[in-house]
Amino acid sequence: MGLESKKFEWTLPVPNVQELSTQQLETVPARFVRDDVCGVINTVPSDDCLPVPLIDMSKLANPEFQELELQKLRSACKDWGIFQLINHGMSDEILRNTSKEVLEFFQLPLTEKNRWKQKPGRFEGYGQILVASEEAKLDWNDMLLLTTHPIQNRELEFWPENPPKLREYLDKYSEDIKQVAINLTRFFAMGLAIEGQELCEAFQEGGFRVKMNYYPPCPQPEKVLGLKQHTDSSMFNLLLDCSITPGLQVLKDGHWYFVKPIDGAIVANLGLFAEMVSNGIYKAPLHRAVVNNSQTRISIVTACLPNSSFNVGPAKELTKAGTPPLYKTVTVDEFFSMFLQSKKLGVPVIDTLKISC
Ligand SMILES: O=C(O)CCC(=O)C(=O)O
Ligand SMILES: [Fe+2]
Repeated sequence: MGLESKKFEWTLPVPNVQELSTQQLETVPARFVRDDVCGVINTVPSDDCLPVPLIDMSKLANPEFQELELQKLRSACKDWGIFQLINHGMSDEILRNTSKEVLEFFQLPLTEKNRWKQKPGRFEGYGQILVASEEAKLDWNDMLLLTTHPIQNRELEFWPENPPKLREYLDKYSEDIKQVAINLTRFFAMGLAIEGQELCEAFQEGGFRVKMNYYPPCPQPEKVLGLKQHTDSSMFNLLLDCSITPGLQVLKDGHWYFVKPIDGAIVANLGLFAEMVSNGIYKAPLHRAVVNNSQTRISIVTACLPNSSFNVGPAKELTKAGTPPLYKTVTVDEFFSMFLQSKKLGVPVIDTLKISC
């Protein structure tokens, strides 16, 4: 079933951020102001940033270079939990046109975009991230969220028909990104020396959700977050950054590092399922999005999940030889029930899945 088909009785309405940003405000409304943006954790200036590792998928697939590239993949997963994928097999044409169609959608008047607005208590459509209370701080972000796979789970009432080619491009984009996810899963398993076949098969019928994030300019960017810090509830999230201005940041060794957009690359970050399967060898990294006062930023993020009845937990090869499992094994559906429960209680879902030794 997955998160998308669950109902949220406790969602509250949130202002449209793109509209707010056109109001020439000098200060942002209090619900957006956070006191933890800079906090004790420093942000490494974008120009001084260590580059996030670059992984070449064509080398992973080529016997001549595979071992070396697998080593790079292992280090990237261990040291960062996030990396940029190049030569991933998706055409520039699809990436460029999908970005263009998504931008055109967000540029439509609000009344037009609202034809595909989220419905009360529903997860998909155009709107904002779910909030559970009036006190909750808001993100400087609007989004369009759609389930793309399994195809029979698509809720087409939320798929915009304007611009006219958006549906067609989202359909192609999501087919191709699914293939990238399956290939990446295969190499991820190879890198950990675990059986990959079952895992890859679980992605053939897997759940894929695409979230198109729109971050308009903000009059007080240092006081807000485009997206608050979080880990992803997926195996991987695959992100296409449609802008040249960096906005995505990842937490590493106590510092926030920018992930600078590279033309044609896809940013892959490990989600909590990857942490569980690897028995904690890899960690799902905390990441967030920051905004600026002059440029709009758009990202297209695909959450990649195995099928809903698949058992997610430490791989058996990694729990042999006296190494106990550090996480429970649960189905994808059970994970999301626990996720909703833990969200209500305000605890990280991963804490409820850890086995204390
Ligand atoms: O837009 C970004 O840079 C971050 C998006 C993200 O982390 C998410 O949608 O889960
Ligand atoms: Fe994320």
